[in-house]
Amino acid sequence: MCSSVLPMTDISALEVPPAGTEAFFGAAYPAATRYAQHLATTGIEWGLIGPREIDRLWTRHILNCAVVAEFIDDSDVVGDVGSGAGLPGIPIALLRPETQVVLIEPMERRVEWLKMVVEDLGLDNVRIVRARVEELVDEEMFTVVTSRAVKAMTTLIEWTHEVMGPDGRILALKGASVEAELAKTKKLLKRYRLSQPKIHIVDGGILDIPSRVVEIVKK
Ligand SMILES: C[S@@+](CC[C@H](N)C(=O)[O-])C[C@H]1O[C@@H](n2cnc3c(N)ncnc32)[C@H](O)[C@@H]1O
Repeated sequence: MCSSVLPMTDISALEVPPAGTEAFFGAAYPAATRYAQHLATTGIEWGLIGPREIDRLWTRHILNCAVVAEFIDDSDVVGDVGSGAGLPGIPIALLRPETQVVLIEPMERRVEWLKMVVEDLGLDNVRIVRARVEELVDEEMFTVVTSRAVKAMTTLIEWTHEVMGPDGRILALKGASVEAELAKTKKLLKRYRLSQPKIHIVDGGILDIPSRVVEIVKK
């Protein structure tokens, strides 16, 4: 027996999705379930998600991110900055199969995992770019930039204002301290001709603890 081999994650601990999840995802529910299983197994074994997250994978991660999709149109081109394990990019791609979603992630191992999962889920609308987002100026242009748990709003604005087209939007999933973060963005909003941030509290009709989505629009 080789003791260095990682133990396989006990998938029986995977959170049961809340009532209404199947209806929420509709035709994408089987793929969403498979994505949850990937996160709970190889996602944990490869270090993309912490083992303690397994009993809140649906509520705190997949659904917490999926509710952003209500702000996204079929014609959008979404750049998910610091996608990590595909959050929020993969739930968006599942719910918006006509929307192009680009997962931007610099770390090689994470990119390898994303490639494996995106292929397995058959997500034809997803492209994976291994890069830091600030390296993509003049290479990529998005109508929407999404982000969760990557950097403070000031850094996110500095990194992304040049990869957003006219009327481009930032949709950032943020925690309770968002007001303090936003207070530091005033000069940047003016400098880069961005709108005042709107904070949307979204439960998608399914979450007990709603997500906080900060929306900033390029004027
Ligand atoms: C804490 S993880 C969050 C992952 C995912 N968004 C989530 O909510 O679970 C932050 C991710 O941002 C990536 N990252 C760090 N700097 C970046 C940059 N300059 N451009 C794009 N991604 C970056 C990291 O490699 C990491 O995967």
